[in-house]
Amino acid sequence: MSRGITVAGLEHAFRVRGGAVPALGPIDLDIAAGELVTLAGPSGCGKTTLLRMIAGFAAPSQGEVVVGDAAVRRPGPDRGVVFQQPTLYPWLDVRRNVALGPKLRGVGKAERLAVADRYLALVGLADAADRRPYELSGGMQQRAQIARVLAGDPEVVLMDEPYGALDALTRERLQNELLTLWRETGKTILFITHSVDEAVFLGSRVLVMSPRPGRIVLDEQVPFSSDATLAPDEIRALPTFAATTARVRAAIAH
Ligand SMILES: Nc1ncnc2c1ncn2[C@@H]1O[C@H](COP(=O)(O)OP(=O)(O)OP(=O)(O)O)[C@@H](O)[C@H]1O
Repeated sequence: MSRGITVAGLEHAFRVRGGAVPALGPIDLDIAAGELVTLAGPSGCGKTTLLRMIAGFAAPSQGEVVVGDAAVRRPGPDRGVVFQQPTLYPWLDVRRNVALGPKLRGVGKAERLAVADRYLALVGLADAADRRPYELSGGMQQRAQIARVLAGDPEVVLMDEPYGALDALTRERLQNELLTLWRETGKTILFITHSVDEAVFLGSRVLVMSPRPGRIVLDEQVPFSSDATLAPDEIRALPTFAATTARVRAAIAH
């Protein structure tokens, strides 16, 4: 199941010595179930702060976040979070790392290992299931983390610059895979990135935030995103891809 996200009148100020620094908002945002929304913007504009409020890691100063029909008060299994640095347990093999979420929910052993194998196959790691995380490359660890999050069957997947630490080729390969994964699972995804090309390639909709306080200054549907017949290289070569990235770059520079 996939659910949408509603952000209403969201504001956040960090308390510092001598007062409060407004970091975010107000932000009003509706993300429909099944959208893959990418969020770009200069460093420090509040992208991570917004994601943390949706994840329930921090409470807003004003406004609220609703996922599905429930107001967010704390982290929950309906929201899976993928971080820049993979969070895998080194003492568990990859299959058991992925099966951990279902295990904590009380799913029986045979079923949870089957779920883990299904998601490992989906991210191209079927052959690495018996390895420990430290025996994997950075890209493989990130794939394993994505499989782990998906195995929890979250309604919403929140990804905070997940490919930022990867080399360019691996990054492109994982972008291609994520697009396929999104088309296959229909999950609602919010994906933060510093890369304009990544934002436009992946997003069915691209948001740009401006800093101090963080606000959404561009919100644009990506016209070619719905065309599943386009291969990744064809998408990157489209004139509309270049035109969209130019608009996103201009909004970030503004
Ligand atoms: N704990 C904190 N206390 C005070 N200010 C903070 C705190 N955390 C973040 N900030 C400030 O809030 C603003 C938004 O930070 P945030 O990490 O959300 O930005 P970001 O867009 O995700 O940045 P980056 O792209 O560099 O990761 C920044 O100006 C930052 O300095």
